[in-house]
Amino acid sequence: MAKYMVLGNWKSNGSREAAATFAAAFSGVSKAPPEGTIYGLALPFHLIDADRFGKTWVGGQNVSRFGEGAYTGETSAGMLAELGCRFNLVGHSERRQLFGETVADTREKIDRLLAADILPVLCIGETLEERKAGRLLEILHGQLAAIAHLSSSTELAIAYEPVWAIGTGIAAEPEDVADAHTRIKAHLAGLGFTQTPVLYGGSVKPANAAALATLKNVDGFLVGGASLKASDFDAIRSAFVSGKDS
Ligand SMILES: O=C[C@H](O)COP(=O)(O)O
Repeated sequence: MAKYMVLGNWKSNGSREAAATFAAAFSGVSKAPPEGTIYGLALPFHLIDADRFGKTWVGGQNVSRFGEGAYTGETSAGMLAELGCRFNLVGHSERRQLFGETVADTREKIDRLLAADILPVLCIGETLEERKAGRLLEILHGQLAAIAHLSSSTELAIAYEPVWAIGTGIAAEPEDVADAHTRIKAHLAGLGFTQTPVLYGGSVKPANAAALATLKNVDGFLVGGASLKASDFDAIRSAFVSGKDS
């Protein structure tokens, strides 16, 4: 089971040329990560190519809650597996907010991914309004209900992404991240998941990666904008590994 994960999420960005440039520049491509650590990129569908990024895992950003069949426009978990996806995001706040993805949807998608031997990365997080209203735990626990039916030995990861920190350039304060991760880990332990990595996402960049990496319950990052530039993602990856070593 992976202990640490540093993942990029290119969202709906990137071209074949950009992917080739990134792969050539990213020093982690051919370098094996430390044992127990995974580097990965969640790519737009047309760039998913397991061979392009060497030891860096490729993953998808969404998956159909259906199998194969008459589901126009959908990509099944089996298809993602065939492309070489090793992990896949589920329940990103953009999918919840823009595409109406529900907890029931995320549960079904996680089941599909597991059946296809793809590691699900369940994204959870509260909006600023929810946080201000004191609903942090209610929201996080509600979103985590998507894994409550699984055996505690199931391999998966959680990405805590406070919606208000995504794409703003301003990450959550380390004390808020530490507090949320501690609460998430406690809830996961109550569900039997004691080994599940909990990643932080939301404006992670080279300048703040080291400070966030030293937080005890931060087991990695899900990096959006800064993962599009190889040198930034490389710096974040390196800061994370150094932070955990220190
Ligand atoms: O999936 C990644 C998150 O949405 C974070 O994005 P960001 O690093 O651009 O804030």
